[in-house]
Amino acid sequence: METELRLESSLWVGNKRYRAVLSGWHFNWTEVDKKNRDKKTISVPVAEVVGVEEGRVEILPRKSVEDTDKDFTVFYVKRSSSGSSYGLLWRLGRIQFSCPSRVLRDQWTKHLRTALKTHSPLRPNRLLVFINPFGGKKKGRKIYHSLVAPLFELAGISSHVIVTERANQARDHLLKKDLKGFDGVVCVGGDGMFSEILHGLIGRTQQEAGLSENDPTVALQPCPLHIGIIPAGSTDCVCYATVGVIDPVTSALHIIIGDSQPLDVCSVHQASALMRYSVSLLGYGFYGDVLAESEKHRWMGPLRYDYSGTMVYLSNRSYAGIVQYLPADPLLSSPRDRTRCLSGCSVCSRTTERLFPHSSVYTSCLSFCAFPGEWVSVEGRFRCVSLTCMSSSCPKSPLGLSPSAHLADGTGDLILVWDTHPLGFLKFLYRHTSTQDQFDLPFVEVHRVKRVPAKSVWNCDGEILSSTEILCRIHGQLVRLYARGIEEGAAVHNCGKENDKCQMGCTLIK
Ligand SMILES: CCCCCCCCCCCCC/C=C/[C@@H](O)[C@H](COP(=O)(O)O)NC(=O)CCCCCCCCCCCCCCC
Ligand SMILES: Nc1ncnc2c1ncn2[C@@H]1O[C@H](COP(=O)(O)OP(=O)(O)O)[C@@H](O)[C@H]1O
Ligand SMILES: [Ca+2]
Repeated sequence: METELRLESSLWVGNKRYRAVLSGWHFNWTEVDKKNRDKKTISVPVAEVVGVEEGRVEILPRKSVEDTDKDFTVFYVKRSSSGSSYGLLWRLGRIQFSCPSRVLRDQWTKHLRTALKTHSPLRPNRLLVFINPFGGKKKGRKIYHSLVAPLFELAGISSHVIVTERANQARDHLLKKDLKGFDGVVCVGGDGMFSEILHGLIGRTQQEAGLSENDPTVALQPCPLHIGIIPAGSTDCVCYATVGVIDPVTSALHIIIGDSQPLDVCSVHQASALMRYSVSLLGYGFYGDVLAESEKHRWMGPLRYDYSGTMVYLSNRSYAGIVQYLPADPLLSSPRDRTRCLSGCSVCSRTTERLFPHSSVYTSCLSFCAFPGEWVSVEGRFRCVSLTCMSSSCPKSPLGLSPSAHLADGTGDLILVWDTHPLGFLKFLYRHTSTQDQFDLPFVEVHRVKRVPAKSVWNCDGEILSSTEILCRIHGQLVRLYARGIEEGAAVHNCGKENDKCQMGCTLIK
């Protein structure tokens, strides 16, 4: 048993007296008035303390330390709701305490630092950072150096920064170079840059484990290094869907405190050879065409997707194809159950328990439901076929392609949109921008799946372009991000309890 760290004393903040308590998982301070009555308490989970410094420390506009021997400064995570997104913004909170003696000051700093180590064991010491200087609005370098680097420095994290000079440089570095001593890899860029990191890390891990990525039947080895994403791209869907907001400071703070969010990854094979890994959108038909079209208009920046989306929509194409899928166990969850995967999600926790039965903190052992399942086959003309391992929410679509998909449940959602009239398809697209259910349309189907092969003859305006046959397999929790899933401000829970008391993890969609 670890010994319980507890420390309680009177401290001063300016000319006000406080009672500060460090006990178990929390550090809190309460103002005490002249008549010894308690006023408001601020309570911070120890895991969310960013750093503890001797003296009176400022970090903005520049780090400065006034070294007094009775003071200490605590930096911690402070939340505020973000206007437009569903998640919460994190900011750096700071409080400067004065102690009656130096001995007490040293006791506080020592106890707080020990508590930090115990309660957040995944905090990184050393990070490998890749910046794509051309992602999104081309602000990657500025975002990193002005907003993120000062926070890493404050937290005592050392980082090795590489500004990429070409596409795939980050991937190749991760595949070949020495990664000893690094606790995680940080990606400053968009989903394309994240994908490079993903390919590099998964590839490297399989190389070292002697596993073949080309074999779709092999259970791949999970990556030991965590991935942090500092959003600086165009869609930033992986960041949005795992943190809930697109905000470099929030993401930097998740990295610093060593949050951990496992993520499902889909491997896409052609004639069994690995083509790519995917976590957000694997799309044929409409989304495939939008992506291909948008590459021609990169100079437009993030706007290229709206432009290309409109052009492709106006071209009004549909595609003949055959899609087969292996359904996931419908008793565990369904893509239309109107729940959302939020921080602490119970569906994902049960999957962790099933995939890694010995490493989990959960004591009740849920037996693995070996759902044999049977392949289902559909054939016809589709507007689009999409497979996503997570909700794929992004600022354009705050609930995402599949609002009830889970980040780490080992399944993906297959969305089939049958050929329909142009206005019907527009309605389907438009519903992504609101809370209206895009699956509640007669020409749309959604299935929670484990594997998908698609034998599709891609048909463009009646002409056959090429023939592709692919096989997809979802690998549960193959990588881990420095994130914790979406924390929601105020929401209605399945269990009827308030946010912080909910035991279920999932929330009903508002
Ligand atoms: C009518 C309004 C329709 C809005 C439809 C919004 C659907 C949005 C779904 C977004 C899913 C995003 C999945 C993430 C994909 C990213 O991995 C990937 C790479 O991101 P990166 O550039 O940051 O590296 N991004 C993408 O593939 C972008 C897909 C974006 C699709 C946008 C489609 C816009 C469609 C506009 C149609 C307008 C029709 C107007 C008719 C008059
Ligand atoms: N230095 C570079 N020059 C050109 N392309 C790069 C460079 N670094 C990374 N890339 C590539 O740029 C693509 C887009 O990057 P990303 O950061 O996702 O931005 P966006 O979200 O705007 O697409 C990625 O596929 C990545 O491989
Ligand atoms: Ca999933």
